[in-house]
Amino acid sequence: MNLLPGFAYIEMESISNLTPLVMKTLAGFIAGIPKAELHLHIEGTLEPEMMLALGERNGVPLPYPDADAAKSAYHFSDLQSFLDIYYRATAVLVTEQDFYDLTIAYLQKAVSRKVCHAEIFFDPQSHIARGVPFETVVGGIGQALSDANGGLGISTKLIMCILRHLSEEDGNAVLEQAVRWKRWISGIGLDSSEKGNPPGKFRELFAKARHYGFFTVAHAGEEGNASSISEALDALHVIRIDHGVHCMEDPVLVERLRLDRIPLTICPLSNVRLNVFGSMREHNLKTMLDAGLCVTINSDDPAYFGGYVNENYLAAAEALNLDRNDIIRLARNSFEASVLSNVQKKLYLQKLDHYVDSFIQ
Ligand code: HPA
Ligand SMILES: [Zn+2]
Repeated sequence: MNLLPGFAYIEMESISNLTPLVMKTLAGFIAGIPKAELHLHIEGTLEPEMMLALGERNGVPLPYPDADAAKSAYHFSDLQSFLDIYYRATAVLVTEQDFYDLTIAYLQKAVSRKVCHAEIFFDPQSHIARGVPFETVVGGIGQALSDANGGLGISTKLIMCILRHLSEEDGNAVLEQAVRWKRWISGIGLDSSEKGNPPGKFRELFAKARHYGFFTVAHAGEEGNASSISEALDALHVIRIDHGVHCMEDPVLVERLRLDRIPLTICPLSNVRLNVFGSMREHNLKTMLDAGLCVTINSDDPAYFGGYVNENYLAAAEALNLDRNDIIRLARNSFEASVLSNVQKKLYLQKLDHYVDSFIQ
């Protein structure tokens, strides 16, 4: 497939282009360390420039005259105020080519940041509601993932998220469609407005998803409290919790997460932009890491929250005084927390060890 002009060659600099001085800094270390990204909404990678270009390509009017105007409208007080803007922007995604271009642009950025493996969310219900067929969405995203595997050398898994503000019946309808696309969709997730939509609302849907052979994950404990995390584990039997930062309120839950090595996909810039924490210095990522939890760093919706995965590592490292050992732990956790096979995990971990060894010499 052809790419949208102007979006094919974004930031493809590699670690080999960094000067020795930059390599020695923590920023340089973060830039080059092999890592996996496990919490990334593909619709949240829609940069304002691409949004405007696609709006023009598809004749979809936008309330922003230019990219700067869009960026300055991105003020969020909480999750809901973000979701309102985020779902509205998806109106420019209409054709299979649009979804392909969006996905390839993210994968190029990921590769340039040394993401070797990405587990990517998408929200089909938000597109179907606008009249875009399921096949158009999955066809474009899936083809890009498949092309990138050979062309860019990044491995991926695709996770279909159920919108929790909609009914279980609505979610069941997309689950039935996903079964026919199992060659590209591996997991089922749960996202959107946490308040008023507890995990238990989707108990049966998640049981069916597991029966169909999908792995399952859920956003929980982002704005909801620790009980929302326990409920996601007990009612939905998810293998991983997205966000989960409110777990620290419940010591029994923390012990369970630690002993069972249940991974948490933390998104530091997202948490600060959505006021889950008042500032990055108040983020509990380091406390969670020190408590022995399997925490990982991810970008969530990078086009809206001010940075991709490395920018998230760096913002957290600077505010929380993370050292190289913390960064290595986080990168190791990212592979451990993935759904890759043990053989694939071992290969990526060897690559990581090789990188770390090359720094020590
Ligand atoms: O951080 C998030 N939380 C819930 N739903 C979402 N959809 C995109 N990003 C998010
Ligand atoms: Zn998310």
